Amino acid sequence: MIQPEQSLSVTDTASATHRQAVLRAEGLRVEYRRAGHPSVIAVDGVTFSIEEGRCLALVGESGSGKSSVAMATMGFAPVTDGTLEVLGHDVADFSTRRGRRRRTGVQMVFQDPQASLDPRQSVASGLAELRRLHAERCVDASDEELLRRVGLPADALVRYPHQLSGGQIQRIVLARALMLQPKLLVADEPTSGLDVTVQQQVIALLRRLIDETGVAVLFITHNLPLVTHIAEETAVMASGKICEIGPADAVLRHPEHAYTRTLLAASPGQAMQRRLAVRDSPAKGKHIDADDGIEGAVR
Ligand SMILES: Nc1ncnc2c1ncn2[C@@H]1O[C@H](COP(=O)(O)OP(=O)(O)OP(=O)(O)O)[C@@H](O)[C@H]1O
Repeated sequence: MIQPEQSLSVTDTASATHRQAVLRAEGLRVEYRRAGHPSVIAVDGVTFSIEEGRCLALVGESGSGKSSVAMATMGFAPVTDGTLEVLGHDVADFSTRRGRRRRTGVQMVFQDPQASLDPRQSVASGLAELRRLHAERCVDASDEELLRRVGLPADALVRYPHQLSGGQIQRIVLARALMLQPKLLVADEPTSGLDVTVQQQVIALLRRLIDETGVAVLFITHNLPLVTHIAEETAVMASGKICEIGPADAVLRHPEHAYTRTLLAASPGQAMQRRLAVRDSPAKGKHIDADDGIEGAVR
């Protein structure tokens, strides 16, 4: 496992020479300053990178700074020190006219997908509007083909958001993001409002899209058991810093940092997995591995 102060590149040594770093943070600091209020250092000296076709999961308790990393990556939170680059371009430039075009290469999927869709627009008219606004970036695929890629039938095109389930809406949000051929997808708790089965389906879809399109994903979650099913790498955040980073499997199975162990112990999914492992122990003739808590649909 990689210690934070050592190499933090989220990479696989065998493929490192072939993959391009899409997101690179080095010594990143995000500090919110407001006149008359004490400033809040939400992110403090964070270093990681994500290469094309790879997913980094950012985990940590509430308030540890995960969303601030996400917002900074979109150019929406103040980077007050360090480097934050998307494909070699400083995200600070996203607010310039030229930078705004680059920002289209970074798409975000939020926890509340309903809020990302206009309730007065059908799926088809929402896609048509995106095509109008970003004609130069849009993928050369029909609306029907886009929906097929996210596992939805063509008749979803005539529906309005209130006529779709949470999982279907999240698929539409992903279709809209894919339409703009992003290099980086920032997914902030994209499955937290969904029931377990739908969560698994959305995770499986996201993983397939990473493999098919080569998009890099920054995946933020409280749900630790989901991590090994989507991410190659995991970074654990505590009080604005990364306390542990490494291959997802290694961090979750053999955490080195006490904070990671506490986080794992507090995770409901982990507790359930431990119960399953005891109930179906080898002594009873069936062994359930530690990461069998999420079944086939995700793999
Ligand atoms: N716009 C803001 N202005 C001032 N402080 C902020 C702002 N956004 C976040 N913070 C503070 O920054 C710290 C980190 O918040 P952040 O939302 O990044 O954490 P998080 O790990 O994503 O939490 P959660 O999992 O609950 O979303 C918190 O103390 C929060 O109150």
